[in-house]
Amino acid sequence: MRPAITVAESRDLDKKTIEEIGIPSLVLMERAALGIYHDMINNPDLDLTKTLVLVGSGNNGGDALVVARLLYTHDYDVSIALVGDPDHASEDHVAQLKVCRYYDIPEVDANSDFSGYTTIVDGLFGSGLAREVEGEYKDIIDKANAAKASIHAIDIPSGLNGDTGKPLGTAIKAASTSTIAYEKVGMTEPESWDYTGKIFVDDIGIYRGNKSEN
Ligand SMILES: NC(=O)C1=CN([C@@H]2O[C@H](COP(=O)(O)OP(=O)(O)OC[C@H]3O[C@@H](n4cnc5c(N)ncnc54)[C@H](O)[C@@H]3O)[C@@H](O)[C@H]2O)[C@@H](O)CC1
Ligand SMILES: [K+]
Repeated sequence: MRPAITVAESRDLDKKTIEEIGIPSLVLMERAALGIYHDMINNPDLDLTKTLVLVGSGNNGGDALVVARLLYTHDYDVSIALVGDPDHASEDHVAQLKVCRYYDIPEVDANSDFSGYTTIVDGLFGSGLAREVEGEYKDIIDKANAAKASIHAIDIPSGLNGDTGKPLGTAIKAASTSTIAYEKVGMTEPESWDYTGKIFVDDIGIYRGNKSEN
């Protein structure tokens, strides 16, 4: 059986790795994004001619900003769309946005037309999804799903409950998902595969026990 963890376990393991073991959160974020970037560029099913990166205000959005920066510094055509209240952005998100702005990575309005993109990266919500998706977020998720672009999700398709594998209101329908450290238990439910698409698991230095046990 594939090893999988609950959303709460995922948050606890992140916290333990950062606060107790001492790997800085920005190091974990960089490793996560490097894994996701490599999953994307080596995936023949993704056309990276023109990529839009959807960025939420938490650390899932922080991962997305690093993916955007890696694509940009490797000469891919990439734009960022920030979603949500910048005043509530996480510390690591703020740090990564500053780096993206140093490079002048193009930013577009999330309410703009998504029809010109070949790939959309979903960095709206990860393990921090706390309630039903509504309003602006719902509209953006539905618009991304309706676009012709293939979607690559970061950690878990936004809107999908990682424990049940069911959408909370609405959820991204990804062609592929790079999940961080371990699959989330909901992603082992066959009904979630309509949302996750092909799953990649990226090791970023977070282990739930002795590494040799996993
Ligand atoms: N430093 C870390 O702890 C690491 C975190 N990682 C990434 O960080 C993610 C978790 O980040 P966060 O805990 O910041 O959470 P998220 O980025 O998943 O989302 C948090 C934000 O979304 C808001 N939110 C939740 N549900 C909502 C809803 N239905 N409608 C509107 N807003 C809603 C929350 O209030 C919060 O502002 C992981 O999925 C992973 O992608 C990775 O970078 C690995 C290391
Ligand atoms: K996501």
